[in-house]
This record gives sequence, C-alpha cells and structure tokens, in this order.
Amino acid sequence: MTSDVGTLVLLRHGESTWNAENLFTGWVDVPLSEKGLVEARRGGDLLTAANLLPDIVHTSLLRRAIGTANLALDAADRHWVPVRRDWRLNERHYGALQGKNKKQTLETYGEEQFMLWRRSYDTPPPEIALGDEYGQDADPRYADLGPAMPRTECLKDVVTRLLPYWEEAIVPDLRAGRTVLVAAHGNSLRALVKHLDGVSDEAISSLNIPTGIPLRYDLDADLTPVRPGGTYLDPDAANEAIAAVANQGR
Ligand SMILES: O=C(O)[C@@H](CO)OP(=O)(O)O
Repeated sequence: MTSDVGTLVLLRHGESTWNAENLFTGWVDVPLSEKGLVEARRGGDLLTAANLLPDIVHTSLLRRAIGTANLALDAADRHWVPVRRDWRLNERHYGALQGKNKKQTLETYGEEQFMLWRRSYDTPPPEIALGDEYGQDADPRYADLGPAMPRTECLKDVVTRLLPYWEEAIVPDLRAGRTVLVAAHGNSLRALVKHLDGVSDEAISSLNIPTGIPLRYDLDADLTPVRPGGTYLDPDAANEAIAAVANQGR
C-alpha cells in the first residue's frame, strides 16, 4: 500500500563524553566525544547515500542531540532546514543515577537492580535531590515546566511525556509528506519505537539503539511501520553497536 505519509528518520546522537566514560547521563548536558563528532557526520553521509534528505528536524534540548543534528545535516547539505526543539525529546531523566559510573553501580547494587533501573519499563531510579550537582532544577531551559519537571523517570514516564510532542509536532510534518529527522537519545527513541512498533512492556527491555546510525521508518496511512523495527542505514554497524549498548556496565 502506498501512502502520502512522509518518511521518519530517527537518529540517536553520536557517542558523548559520558557514554565513553560509562556514566549515567540522562538530562546532564554533556558534549559529543571525538568519536561522536565523527559518527554524527557519518550519519549525514549515510542520509546522503540513501537519498534521504530531511525537510525538517526535531531535537531535544541537549547539546549532544543538537550537535549531532547540526553535523549530520551539514554533511548532507541540509543545514538550512527548519528546526524545532523540545524537552519532550530529551533523554530519560536518570534520577539519582545521573553522574554515576555504570560499572560501579552494577557492582554495588547487583545485576537485577541495575537492569531494573536501566531497562525495566516502569521502575524509575531514586529521585535526584534538589540542588544536586547533576540535577537540572535550576536550569533556565526548563523554567516553564513547572510540575512536569521530572526528578527521575522510567521508560513509561518517557512514553507519557513524549507522545504529546509526537502527536502535535511530528505527526503533522509526516502527514504533510515531509522527510522528518528526529535527533534524540537512546531512551527517548526507545520510547518512540515502542509506540510505533507496538513493542510490549517486556520486549522493550531488550531493545537498544546505537549511536549515530539513522533508522528509517516508512509509515502506512495510519502511521504503522511498513517494516516493523524500521531499517538502519548501516545494518552491520548497527548490530555491532546495539550489542555494545546492551553490554554497558560490564
Ligand atoms: O546514560 C544514559 O542517559 C543512557 C544513554 O546513554 O544510558 P542507558 O543506555 O544505560 O540507558
């Protein structure tokens, strides 16, 4: 079935300095690592090679996603397209785990608790304390959030806060036939993929998204993916990187 719906391209930011250091990141606004800069540009090269040129980009409010979008679009000669940014695309708020080392957390709390915090659908980590050096309660970019400002989130919370943006901002662009780039994060994109593919609460725990490799979704008129799971523009590199994300902490 053909549809007039545009094409959705999901792009997790390139490796950040805290990905490289194996630290829980969440809403902490860390930059891309050298490797991440290269991954972001390569993401743009992959878009060019696939002739998948974005008409518009949506990003989170975090520099690793913003920078990745800028570098990828520049590489694809699409640096000029309109952009929208929203906190609803931010990474999952990792609560009191923000700034903690993943390996040390695994060693301290054990595999079961570690995986519950990291990948269960509905168990959030403990809340981050107000005024914590890795908290965002005084960050001006979130000044208007009021009670919506999280101090921790599980993936279910991310689905809940992401879907209004999906419906109100991204879907209209797709309905207009645009090629829409969403540059975001491991867990905010897992939340979106869960919604798109109807992944169960259990199965989503083992779904991981690699950094810097565009994931293409062609959608039916009812926004159901034509190919469940979408298509990575570099499937071999994606498989390798997915295994690496799954093994973080070890
Ligand atoms: O630290 C984080 O914010 C995320 C993404 O890097 O980590 P994880 O894959 O462990 O959820």
